[in-house]
Amino acid sequence: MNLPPDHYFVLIVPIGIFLLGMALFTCWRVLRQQHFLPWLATGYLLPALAMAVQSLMSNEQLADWSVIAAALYLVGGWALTRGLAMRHGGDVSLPLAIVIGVTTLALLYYYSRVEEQLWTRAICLNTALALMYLLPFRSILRRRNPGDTLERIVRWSYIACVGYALLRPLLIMALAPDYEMAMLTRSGYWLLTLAASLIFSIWFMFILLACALRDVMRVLHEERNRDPLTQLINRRAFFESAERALQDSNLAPWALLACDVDHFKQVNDTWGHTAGDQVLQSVAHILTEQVRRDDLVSRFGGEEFIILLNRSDAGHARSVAQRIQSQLALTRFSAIPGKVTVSFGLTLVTSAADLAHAIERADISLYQAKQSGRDRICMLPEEPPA
Ligand SMILES: Nc1nc2c(ncn2[C@@H]2O[C@H](COP(=O)(O)OP(=O)(O)OP(=O)(O)O)[C@@H](O)[C@H]2O)c(=O)[nH]1
Repeated sequence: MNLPPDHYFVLIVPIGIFLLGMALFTCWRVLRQQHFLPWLATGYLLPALAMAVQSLMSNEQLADWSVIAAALYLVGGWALTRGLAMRHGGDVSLPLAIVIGVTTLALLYYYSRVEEQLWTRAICLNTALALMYLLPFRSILRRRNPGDTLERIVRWSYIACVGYALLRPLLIMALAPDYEMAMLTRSGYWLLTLAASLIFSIWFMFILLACALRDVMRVLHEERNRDPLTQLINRRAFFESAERALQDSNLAPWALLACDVDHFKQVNDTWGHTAGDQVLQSVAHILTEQVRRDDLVSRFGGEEFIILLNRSDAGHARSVAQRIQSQLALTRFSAIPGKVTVSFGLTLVTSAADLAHAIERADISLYQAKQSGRDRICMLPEEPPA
């Protein structure tokens, strides 16, 4: 290829996009959970390859290679849109993508081999890519409320990208008559196309990686704080949330319930561990249903649950515990034939500093409830002043 040395400079853009694709691919290898990332990576790598090869070609060579280069762009575009749709829990129609792809390749073949028309080829390819980018439109925009700021940025960036893709064929149509040049890939038009591709590629990669990282952090946070069996918060998360709640005077006074399933060992021994697990899940569900949204229900371990009730005195806490008992009495468990009962230890909590002691008091009361026959609510006669 007989190109001036400075022309190789334009390779910076495809090489940059290729590296972004590799970065997406590496992120997928590291994070593993984000299955849309390899599709996005392919959507960067293939067009970067086509762009690099085209940047070094003369107009005649462009005509010879137009179908292959277009195939790389189209498959890349499809992979990109598939990745975006997957990211939003949807998919893109493969038959539609094939129709767009095959029609475009046939047109490109015609306008390169039968009737050589450079600009018509550019219009065809850009129109096809714009249509391809429209495929995940419904998946991305179907949610009325896109969630947090990052999701809104993804949505608007996608709309901008589709807008630009739709505008490009029109721009070419407007420019083409006055813009015949001997060498397309050395034109201002080509540089502008490269620059726009690079800007969109960097921007999209930046926000999509931010989303992927945010999603992974969310999963890690959930795994750190939640009990996988019941989906209730665990002991660690309970202490963190309870300390925050106990420092908020708007939520005072507070009551604490220690709740333990009665004769749970028998459930396991008679009906098996899986049945025991299902009972724990049902109990957890009932506990959550019977408290308010800002109360805390946690699984402290085994078959013991701790509940922190905000804006609650002993009377209110007792009525919550009774509601739970009544609900349990009405519940038919699919895993076991009989009924399940629970015992409660009740105490009041005066402050964050009192939390550990309150749990001890509730445990002592719970022990008393167990000793005095189970299926009851006990409270120590001497509670700290509210
Ligand atoms: N299925 C299941 N069982 C669990 C889990 N965690 C702890 N257990 C069982 O819970 C049972 C607790 O038994 P115990 O502490 O003797 O208490 P209990 O039989 O409920 O008796 P009381 O509390 O005195 O009424 C043990 O058999 C544990 O193996 C779990 O995640 N799933």
